[in-house]
Amino acid sequence: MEVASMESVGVLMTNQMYPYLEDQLAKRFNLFRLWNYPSLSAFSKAHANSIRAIVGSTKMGADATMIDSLPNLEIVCTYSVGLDKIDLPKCKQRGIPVANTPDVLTDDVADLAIALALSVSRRICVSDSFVRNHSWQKSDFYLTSKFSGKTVGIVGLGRIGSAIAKRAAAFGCPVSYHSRSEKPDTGYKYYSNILDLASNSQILIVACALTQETHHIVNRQVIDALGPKGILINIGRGQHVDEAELVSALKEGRLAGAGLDVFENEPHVPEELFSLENVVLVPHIGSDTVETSNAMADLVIANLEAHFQNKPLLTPVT
Ligand SMILES: O=CC(=O)O
Repeated sequence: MEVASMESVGVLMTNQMYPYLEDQLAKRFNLFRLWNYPSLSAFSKAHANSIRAIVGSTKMGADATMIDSLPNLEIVCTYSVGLDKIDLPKCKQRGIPVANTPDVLTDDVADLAIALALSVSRRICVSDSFVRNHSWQKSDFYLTSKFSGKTVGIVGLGRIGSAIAKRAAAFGCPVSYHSRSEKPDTGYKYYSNILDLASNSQILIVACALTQETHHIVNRQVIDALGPKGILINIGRGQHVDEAELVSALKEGRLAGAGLDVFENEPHVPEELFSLENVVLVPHIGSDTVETSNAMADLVIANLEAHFQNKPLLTPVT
């Protein structure tokens, strides 16, 4: 199929994402915006037969109801590396290929993990406020905690976990990890049990995929194993951490600090965290640089074009 003839291909975007991606999709395909309709069923009533592709994101992917309501669906692409908002078994059952945006975002997410570890340890955000609110004119800022050389434990040594490990090692941090199975030749210590990893880490960084097995993988026991001098960094998904337990541990001083890019019920963040100086909160911005967002958008388009030209997908989910 020539590129020009794709203009009639119906593509459904699930929610507002990056305007550049929306513009590019609208130029190439017959783009439908789900957010312009009162509900999925209202949309399906009018256009279900037209849709051959879904473009989802971390906010809304493709669940079983959506997939079932689109009889001519051929492919699901997500503007994310995470697949947790897509019903993968349902896609498999219907023979629908799925593509995501790995690799292009790895550096940004790993950079943010280190930035959060540094920001929590060195109180960058609090000390910035200290300057802005003229407190420096009254006293010096309090002493903080060194990051370089701290033991770093990484949960999930995939693409992003490995990039975090490389960065942490450059800061002189001994790195260990936990994952389902040991990876060959990493040079990092492997723990088959997350509790042992947490007990032996000063900073624990969550970087695994969200699945049924990893939901609340950081629970009260893991938080207590990390202990009152430990720092938790989460650049994975909010649901990896039992957030209520995290909040009480931070309030009770059973954990030294946390740097969080993700939350259980985004965009809602427990307000109890707002007054804590040992916590840094950012709004799920792991891959949100202009460079990476452009690369992710281009990859979504390239996957869609490959599919409709009967070529292999660039980044298929297997
Ligand atoms: O959270 C971001 C992603 O999955 O790409």
